[in-house]
Order: sequence, then C-alpha cells, then structure tokens
Amino acid sequence: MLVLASASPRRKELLGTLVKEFAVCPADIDETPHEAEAAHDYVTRMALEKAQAVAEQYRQKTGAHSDQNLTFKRERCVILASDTSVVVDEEVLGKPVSFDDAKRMLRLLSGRSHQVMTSLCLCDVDGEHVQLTNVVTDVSFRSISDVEIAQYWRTGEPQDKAGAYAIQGLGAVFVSHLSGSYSAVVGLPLYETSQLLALYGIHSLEEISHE
Ligand SMILES: Cc1cn([C@H]2C[C@H](O)[C@@H](COP(=O)(O)OP(=O)(O)OP(=O)(O)O)O2)c(=O)[nH]c1=O
Repeated sequence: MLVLASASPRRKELLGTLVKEFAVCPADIDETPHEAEAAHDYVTRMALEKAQAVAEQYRQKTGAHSDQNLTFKRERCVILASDTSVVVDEEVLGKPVSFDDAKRMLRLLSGRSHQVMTSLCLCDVDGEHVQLTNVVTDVSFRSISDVEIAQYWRTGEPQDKAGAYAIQGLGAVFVSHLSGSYSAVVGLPLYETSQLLALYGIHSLEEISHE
C-alpha cells in the first residue's frame, strides 16, 4: 500500500496521475524552521519528518512486528511525503499568515527570479529504507504592483500556498519564465516521484495502463 503523507489536494491530484490506488494521511508536524537552517536542509527535514510522522501512525495501526500477517502488511506499506518552499535571498517563504505577510512576500518576489525547493521522501512503515531527493526550480516574476497584490489576495488563491502564489492558478500571470520542474512548483515533482516509486516496485506506466 502507498500512503501519501499530505493534506494538500494538489499533491493528491498529482500523485493520482502516477498511481491508481493510494491512501492519504496528513502529517501533523511543527513546520518552524530551525535558527540559521539552510533552505535546502529545511525542506529536506520537513519531508523526512512528515514521512516519519505518518509511518509512526501506521506502525501503531498495524501493530507489533511479531505477527506474521502484520509484518507482511508493514513491509508492503510505503510512505510518500513532500515539502515545497519558496526561497528568495536565502529566506524561506512558507504560507502567508495574513494579507500583510502575503504582500511582503509578493513584493519580495516582484520583478526578479526566485527558487522553489521541493523535497521528496519515501520510506517504509518502519521509517527505514529512506529515499530523499530535492528538486530546485527557478521561477521569474514580472513586476507586481501593490494594487495587483491586493486584487490577487482577494481571490483567496495565495492563502495556502508557499510564497503566496499558485503557478497553476491565477498566479501564472506573474510568471515570465520557469526553469526546472513545473509539477515540483505545484507540490509534487512527477518525474522524481516516479523514479523513487520504481525503487519500491511501483511502476507508474504499468499502474495506470492496467485495468
Ligand atoms: C509555489 C506554489 C506552492 N503551492 C503549494 C504546494 C503546497 O501544497 C504548498 C506548500 O506547503 P507545504 O507545507 O509544502 O504543503 P501543504 O501544507 O500544503 O501540505 P502537506 O504538508 O500536508 O503535504 O504550496 C502551489 O500549489 N502552487 C505554487 O505555485
């Protein structure tokens, strides 16, 4: 069984293009960056902690190692987690907590390029056989006026998105150039996910093409 450790509807939809059947279980972790933590280290830690938190929940559900049937189920359970952060001048931008926060973020991103870092973690239910990867995408924005920021905020789109924008939505009007992985910016890098799933014996083309 594959378990997506996420509350993100975007990740669920993206994973659905690669795999027919999977469970979804949001991970409840503290997403506060450590002091002076580098962006790359932060996104990696987030994906790892999300995967481990959900692995722990599934360990509790499936019981002790000693039962042979349960051991079989545990071995078949793969957890997948991801984290997306927008990084500008080494500052990690998470989801905006208010209009002022979103305004600050969009002003920072206006008229220049930034990086979107998306980490991916797969592990088994024992939290072992951990596979981690990071995908960095460069995104360039045109200049954005304060009036546009206010208009964009009122659409409700920036609220639950890292960096206060959604490339898959109206936020696309700000994006003049992208170099890297579009799906990683939306929340789940599909190429890298399919590569890691294959290491666990889950082959997307087989999965989706079979009845
Ligand atoms: C930059 C950008 C981010 N996002 C989203 C992807 C992620 O859902 C979110 C970043 O927050 P995350 O903390 O990575 O994810 P999440 O809290 O939504 O879900 P979970 O931790 O449960 O997996 O921002 C977009 O949808 N479009 C974009 O263009």
